[in-house]
Amino acid sequence: MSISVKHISKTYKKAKALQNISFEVKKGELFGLIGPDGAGKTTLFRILTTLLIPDEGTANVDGFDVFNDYKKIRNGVGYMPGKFSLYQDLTVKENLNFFATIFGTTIEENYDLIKEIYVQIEPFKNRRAGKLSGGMKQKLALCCALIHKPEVLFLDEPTTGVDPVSRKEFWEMLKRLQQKGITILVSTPYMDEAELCDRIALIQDGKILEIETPQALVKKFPKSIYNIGANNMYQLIKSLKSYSYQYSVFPFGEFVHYIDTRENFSTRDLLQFLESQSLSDITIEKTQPTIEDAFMELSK
Ligand SMILES: Nc1ncnc2c1ncn2[C@@H]1O[C@H](COP(=O)(O)OP(=O)(O)OP(=O)(O)O)[C@@H](O)[C@H]1O
Repeated sequence: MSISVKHISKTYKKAKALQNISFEVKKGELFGLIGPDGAGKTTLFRILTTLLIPDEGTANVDGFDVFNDYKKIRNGVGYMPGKFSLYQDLTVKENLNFFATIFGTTIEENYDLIKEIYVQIEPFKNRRAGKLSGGMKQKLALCCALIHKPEVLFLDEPTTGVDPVSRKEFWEMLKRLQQKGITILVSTPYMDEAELCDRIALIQDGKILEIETPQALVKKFPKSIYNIGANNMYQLIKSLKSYSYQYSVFPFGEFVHYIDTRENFSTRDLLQFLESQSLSDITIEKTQPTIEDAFMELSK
């Protein structure tokens, strides 16, 4: 195992940030922690990178204990925190040099690992980090986290606030790093990114709801979901929520994902009901569950 977490709990004054968390990440795996803001993801990253001590439980990274072997972990892992990982007043090159130096290495020594990413930011190597775009900052931060050739890479919400094209490129880079044998633990609030992981842990309010492959998670979704559209989204949601047989209703892009409580659900009854609510252009179609649906169901 590359990462092993056993019964970890952490409380800050009143907030129970993590409650009895256990999971394992295999060597070379791309493992996602998926959950909304405040779920406890950053707290878990801080514990695994030895910056925070848990109240209870134990954790191992690459065979080292987060408490007893903290120095070995600090030398051997790469960490890209959600915020403030770069020195805004230093240039691209200076930031990279800085991280290489504190790990006792040089850019040249490990250039192979970062080359593919670095060439994209090289044209801006004399620009201060604070003046880079979100996507460029993210690439530089990833280079800095990789400069000492870590065995395990921790990425805390690396794509938050980054445009969709850069997000896609970033995930392609992660896949390539994984092929080089690096174990990756990545957190994201974006459910579409969850599909790109080998396995995911859905986390909410400091608890793990489920650990699965993304494919198995949607496959074992136990209920039928309908995609419903109408001329007035607000009225549609309000009406569906007032419908006696509704089990769950939640907005999904320009549609609503709806689950009915009845075994013998007929779309005709629902259509009649919605028409009686002064809605028009109504469409009701059965749809495939997504990871977001699984998350909503598990957190109910
Ligand atoms: N230093 C702190 N002092 C008090 N409460 C904290 C502290 N850090 C986090 N919390 C609380 O612990 C809970 C988990 O926070 P954490 O930052 O780990 O979650 P997260 O999933 O990373 O979310 P975010 O993306 O918002 O950082 C939240 O309720 C948060 O308000």
